[in-house]
Amino acid sequence: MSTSYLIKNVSVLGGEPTDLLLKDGVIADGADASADGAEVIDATGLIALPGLVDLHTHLREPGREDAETVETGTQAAAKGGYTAVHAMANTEPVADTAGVVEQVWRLGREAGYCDVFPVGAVTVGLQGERLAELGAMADSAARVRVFSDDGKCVSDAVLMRRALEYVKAFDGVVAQHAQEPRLTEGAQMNEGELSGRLGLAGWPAVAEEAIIARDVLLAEHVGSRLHVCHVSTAGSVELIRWAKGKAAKDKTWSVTAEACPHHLLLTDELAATYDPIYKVNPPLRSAADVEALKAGLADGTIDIVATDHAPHPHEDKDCEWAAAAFGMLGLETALSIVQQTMVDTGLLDWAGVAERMSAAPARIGRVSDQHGRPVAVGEPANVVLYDPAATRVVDPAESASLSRNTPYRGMELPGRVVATFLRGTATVLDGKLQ
Ligand SMILES: NC(=O)N[C@@H](CC(=O)O)C(=O)O
Ligand SMILES: [Zn+2]
Ligand SMILES: [Zn+2]
Repeated sequence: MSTSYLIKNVSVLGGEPTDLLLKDGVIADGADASADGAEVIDATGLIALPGLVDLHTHLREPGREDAETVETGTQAAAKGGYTAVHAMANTEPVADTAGVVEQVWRLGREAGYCDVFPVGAVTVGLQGERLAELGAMADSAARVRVFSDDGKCVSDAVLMRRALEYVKAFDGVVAQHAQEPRLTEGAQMNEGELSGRLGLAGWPAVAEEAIIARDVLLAEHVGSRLHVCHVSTAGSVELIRWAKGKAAKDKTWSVTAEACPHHLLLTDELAATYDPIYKVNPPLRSAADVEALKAGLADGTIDIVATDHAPHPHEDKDCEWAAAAFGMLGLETALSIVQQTMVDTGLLDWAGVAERMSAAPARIGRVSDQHGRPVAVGEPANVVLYDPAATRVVDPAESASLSRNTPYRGMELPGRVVATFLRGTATVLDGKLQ
């Protein structure tokens, strides 16, 4: 018989303290007599949120098991409060067939730390030349609904149009890595006065914004669902705000967007260290961009926070800036960064965090039958207990990830994930993996 948990004095989304019983995979009333025999957790001072859902995680398996595996990546996810992650397709081989997505999905089930929903590639081998077998991936056991060439932009407008048309058949969504390739050849950091001074090739805001503008028009033209990955500029927020206004009057198409924790906190000034720990795609931008992203996330223009957890082994990061890989870890620090940038600043309450880190990503990924549901009696017991009053200093050595490329090393961050439950089973208790 599986353990049941009686969680005493917990504040659901910051509300009045109550008791919750997690039993047989679902949430029951804490006053229920069947709580006898349950393991009791004193949750005084803790907040209960729905298990977090990441729409953008790189798990690296198959192919780069030196950087991360499905098992280690989902362990990091559980420690960060996640009960579901969408695993990006830029593996080796690329997740562009039913076979590969089923393999990733199965590895997630076997590991058991959180549900893994594979993202399917839009084009064969992420080459941007031919559409991958989107229908076969959708019909596979992995039931793929999110398609992305993330890491690369689907820059061919005809292919992007076809992909948007194709996914309508199974209510899928195309998640675009918006980067105009010609405008970003050799790009290393945000284009601005600083890139000139540092002698690093610039990645201009317009390279992101031009693709978003085009894709929004394509999504409207064919009547489909577009999702914009890792929005990083103020201009992108403006475009998405405009697009949402248009889409609201129509309903045959939609645009959703994500922001990453690092883009809510860090700025391009950090490139002056020449430390590639701060090298990421899209790059860290200006303080004005950070403010626009936070405002967009607060007012709903940006629907969700996604981590873009991008593990890289030390040999790909401990080198000169231009040679280093793009990307940084994110799963174990996301909730703390959102607390620091959005909650402690008064921009969001905990209900707003639950919407942007759980409910909305589950809806966009079409997994809301199980995930992103309210913390309420009768719902699946996917729950995270979080201590917003705790603080911790980030030590990369403590990460469950196989990689160490966190930009928050040595920083004191607010909050601590105390426990994570996946269908009533503890994956994390007292901050430790189970
Ligand atoms: N974000 C990154 O800098 N890197 C990602 C790719 C991506 O998300 O575009 C990776 O796979 O390493
Ligand atoms: Zn990307
Ligand atoms: Zn990514």
